Amino acid sequence: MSDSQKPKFTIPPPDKASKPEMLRALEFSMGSSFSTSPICPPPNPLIIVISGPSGVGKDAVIKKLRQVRESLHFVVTATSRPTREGEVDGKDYYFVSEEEFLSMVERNELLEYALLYGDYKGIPKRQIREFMAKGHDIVLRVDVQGAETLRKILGTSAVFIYLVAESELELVERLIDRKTETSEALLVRIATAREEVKHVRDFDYVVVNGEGKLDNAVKLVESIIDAEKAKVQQRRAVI
Ligand SMILES: Nc1ncnc2c1ncn2[C@@H]1O[C@H](COP(=O)(O)OP(=O)(O)OP(=O)(O)O)[C@@H](O)[C@H]1O
Repeated sequence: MSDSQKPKFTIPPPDKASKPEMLRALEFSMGSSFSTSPICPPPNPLIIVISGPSGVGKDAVIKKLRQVRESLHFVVTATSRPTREGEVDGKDYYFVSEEEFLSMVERNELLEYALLYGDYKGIPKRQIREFMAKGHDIVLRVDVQGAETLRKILGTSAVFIYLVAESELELVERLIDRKTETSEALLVRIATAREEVKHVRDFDYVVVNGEGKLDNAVKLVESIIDAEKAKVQQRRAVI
């Protein structure tokens, strides 16, 4: 049967037909039924690296982000440093002895590790694999040195966010107020922060954590995550 011989099927005017009738008529005209499958596949699990100088507010931002984004998995870092007041083992960090830490390194269980201010800190790989397999986005909290190592390992497969204070003075005041460092340790942290700010170019995003404006910083981090999830060319991290 040629096209001209095919029975003509007219689509009723929308105000004259019910929605099911309209759908049936449109499907008939298109030659196939309308698919209910999602037009875009679900976004890949994302690895978000949050970094910045000591005292800028990485923990504070992450604590807040944890409250507003329950679907994120915040990797618990292993550390050989002593527990600070109020910190909980397995929640804030995995507090391990130096010997235990070094045996984790030997067993290749850490994605990245570093000796920082006399203490070891490292990221356990297993946690990342487990949660990514379940479709969770992963948040890693690392110092600037750690972020640089992660960039070498993960390249552009992860998103790197650099937190900054509004000014150097503000950062120093925050460190003084925290009262967790000796005067010597304070000096080391401040000198390191001065060097580290030069590395901001190696990151994908910079977020200002201004004094008293923690909520703004958290909102911006959330927006970055949302935008990354909407990217056409998705990052694909493999650990
Ligand atoms: N936007 C903000 N305004 C005021 N104070 C803040 C803000 N963000 C964080 N702080 C405070 O600054 C201090 C340092 O923050 P935090 O411990 O989160 O820094 P950090 O980057 O995790 O430091 P470190 O790398 O040394 O662990 C804390 O006392 C925290 O409560």
